[in-house]
Amino acid sequence: MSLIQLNFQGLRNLTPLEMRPSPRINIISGPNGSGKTSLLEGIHVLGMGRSFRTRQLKNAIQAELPHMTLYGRLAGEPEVSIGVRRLRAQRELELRLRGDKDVRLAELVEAMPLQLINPDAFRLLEGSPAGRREFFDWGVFHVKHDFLEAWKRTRRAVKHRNALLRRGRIDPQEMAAWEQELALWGEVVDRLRMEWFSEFLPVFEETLEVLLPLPGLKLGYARGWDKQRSLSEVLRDSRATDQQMGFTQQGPQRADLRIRLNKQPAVEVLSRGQQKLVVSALKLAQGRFLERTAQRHCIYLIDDLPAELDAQHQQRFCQLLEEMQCQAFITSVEPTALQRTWQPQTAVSMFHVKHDDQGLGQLRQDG
Ligand SMILES: Nc1ncnc2c1ncn2[C@@H]1O[C@H](COP(=O)(O)OP(=O)(O)OP(=O)(O)O)[C@@H](O)[C@H]1O
Repeated sequence: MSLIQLNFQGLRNLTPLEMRPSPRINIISGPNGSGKTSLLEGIHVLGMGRSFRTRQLKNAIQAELPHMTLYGRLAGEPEVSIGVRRLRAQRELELRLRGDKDVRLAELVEAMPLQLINPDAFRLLEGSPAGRREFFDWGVFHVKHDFLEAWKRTRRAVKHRNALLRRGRIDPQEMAAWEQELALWGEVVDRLRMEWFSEFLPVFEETLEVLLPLPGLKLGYARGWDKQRSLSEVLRDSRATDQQMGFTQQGPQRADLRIRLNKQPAVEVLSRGQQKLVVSALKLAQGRFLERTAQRHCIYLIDDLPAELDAQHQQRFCQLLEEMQCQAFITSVEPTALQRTWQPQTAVSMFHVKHDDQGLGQLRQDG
């Protein structure tokens, strides 16, 4: 899985660009504010239908322009084309996959598995469980084909149950129906997550061992409700307190990943650089796991790799990327450190973004 062509128009400060990336390593350098992260953002929008920088994709449309249009072509037999267009005057994204306009976001995500590692990566450890759920659900979604349906039904049942809890008087029959739906699909979601987790864990441990050996680090999956009890019992018994709180306090919508170092929350004992390496190990392990179980390669977007990593850890990180034989887009203000890291057989393409005379960012391939 690799991008062989990218065409972006109207994205942030970038002038219209066409890029022919290497199927392996692409290094994008340039001064601050030139548009390196914007380029990664464009690829992220193509593969995920959303930005990692803003909830309002409108903000990514170049000032004064009416829309942004992103296009990518993935290698394969047959090749896969992906198009995303966002008009300033319209909320919805226009999506195209293999020329087809009738596309759901999940199809886009499935077509182009992406992982992002950026200077905010440590937030996966520090931030709310929602980010960690998104992280592991990405993995489950890509390898367990019945997950999406079960997840959607669960989410719908939680929404309806919460709406009923907030009503003054609850219709017991209606509540029982949504609880039954939630218990049924929530257990499926949990089973698939647990299966995924038990297979993913050794891949993560193997990856962490290479990147940053931390024998005391333990990764655990918390399902979101009492382990000993069925979800239907838990929902029934917590109805009164849920009603007081106005939401469903237990269930798969509260699942989390527990990351501990010698029994303490890892985020409270690890340095920033170590946190970035643990998160990198989690994200690289997702790609390795996907490759082993589904024979699919993940594309990596790595923003500002040198930030917070010393030379030795940068080197280990790059070696892992090479072994995985995946495509990566790596940005750095200063490209020289990354230039020396690669094996001669790895196809490395160097790009440079610089300000043109109107202050816009122009992408050029070096050499
Ligand atoms: N909608 C927009 N229209 C035009 N320019 C924009 C828009 N949004 C952001 N910019 C500008 O785009 C530039 C590119 O920012 P970007 O974060 O991509 O740069 P960068 O090369 O990654 O910088 P750094 O090395 O500092 O991280 C910034 O100067 C920013 O002010």
